[in-house]
Amino acid sequence: MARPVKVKLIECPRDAMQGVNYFISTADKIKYLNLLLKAGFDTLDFGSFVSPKAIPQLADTAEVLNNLDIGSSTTKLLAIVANLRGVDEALKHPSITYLGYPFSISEIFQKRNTNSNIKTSLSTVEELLSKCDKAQKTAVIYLSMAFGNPYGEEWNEELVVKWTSELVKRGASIISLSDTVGVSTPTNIANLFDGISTSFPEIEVGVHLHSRPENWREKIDAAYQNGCRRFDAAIRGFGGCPMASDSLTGNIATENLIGYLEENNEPLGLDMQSIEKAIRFSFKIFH
Ligand SMILES: CC(C)(COP(=O)([O-])OP(=O)([O-])OC[C@H]1O[C@@H](n2cnc3c(N)ncnc32)[C@H](O)[C@@H]1OP(=O)([O-])[O-])[C@@H](O)C(=O)NCCC(=O)NCCSC(=O)C[C@@](C)(O)CC(=O)[O-]
Repeated sequence: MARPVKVKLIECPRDAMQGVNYFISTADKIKYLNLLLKAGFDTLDFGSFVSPKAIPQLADTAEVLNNLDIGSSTTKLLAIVANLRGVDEALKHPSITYLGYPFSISEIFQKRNTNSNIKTSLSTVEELLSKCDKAQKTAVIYLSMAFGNPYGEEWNEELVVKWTSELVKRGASIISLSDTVGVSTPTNIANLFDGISTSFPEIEVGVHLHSRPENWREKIDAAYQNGCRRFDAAIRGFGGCPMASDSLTGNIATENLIGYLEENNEPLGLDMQSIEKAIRFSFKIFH
């Protein structure tokens, strides 16, 4: 899997919805996702097959999926899984192309997020890769806490390179460097993106950044100027991982990212009318 030449936009309503503390009705999720499926994103990170006790908001992922208008969409579907049971659940759905797994370089976050440690999580990744291979699916490994550690554990760029190398050795072909709680800086984004994509040219590297609204641009710019062409984002910047901390730091807002990429003359092939409809509908579900 080489570096993408064309920009890939990964829209993440799953991330946007997972921490919302009231239940978004299944019907509204379906309507929202169907609007996003018309927009022309490369991938829709639409839901997760995880414990409903951990993430009650997404307990209806299978039902939502069964009601999506995927027939005419060119967008590929990605579901997050956090254990092998979730992998098996996701693999039951032929319409899912990507299974995303949060592999953390922080022991504390791995435990909080998946109730396992890094060693066990690495075995889960091995099984995930093998199961995806057999089912002709692709795993996307999120390298959580890639840009810093909010719990005071060791963090440095060598650690990120070390864990990336372990994942690549096991066959990971897409790795998304994730700033789970929004602590990245333009400097460490630039250094890490450049370092990882240069050291592992055989894989596709993306960024899944969280950011306060005031500094999204410098972070995206640092990734883009260092060759990043795979970006995760969410409409109006909603989101964050409720397993990481009590206060959520949102995603990069899709509409800001689109504006930035258009300024850089990137052909995105998006249907802006559908995106505007999705933005309007988002006011109904995020309040
Ligand atoms: C991984 C577990 C399940 C381990 O949690 P556990 O407690 O060790 O699991 P367990 O096997 O002991 O089971 C506990 C309960 O969960 C159920 N269960 C167990 N597995 C499943 C499953 N697959 N589907 C449905 N139900 C499941 C199981 O049946 C049982 O139910 P009970 O008997 O108590 O009623 C849990 O920790 C979990 O679900 N974590 C959620 C992780 C998650 O969704 N996090 C947010 C997404 S990742 C993210 O946001 C980061 C990312 C991707 O954006 C990148 C970044 O920013 O870093």
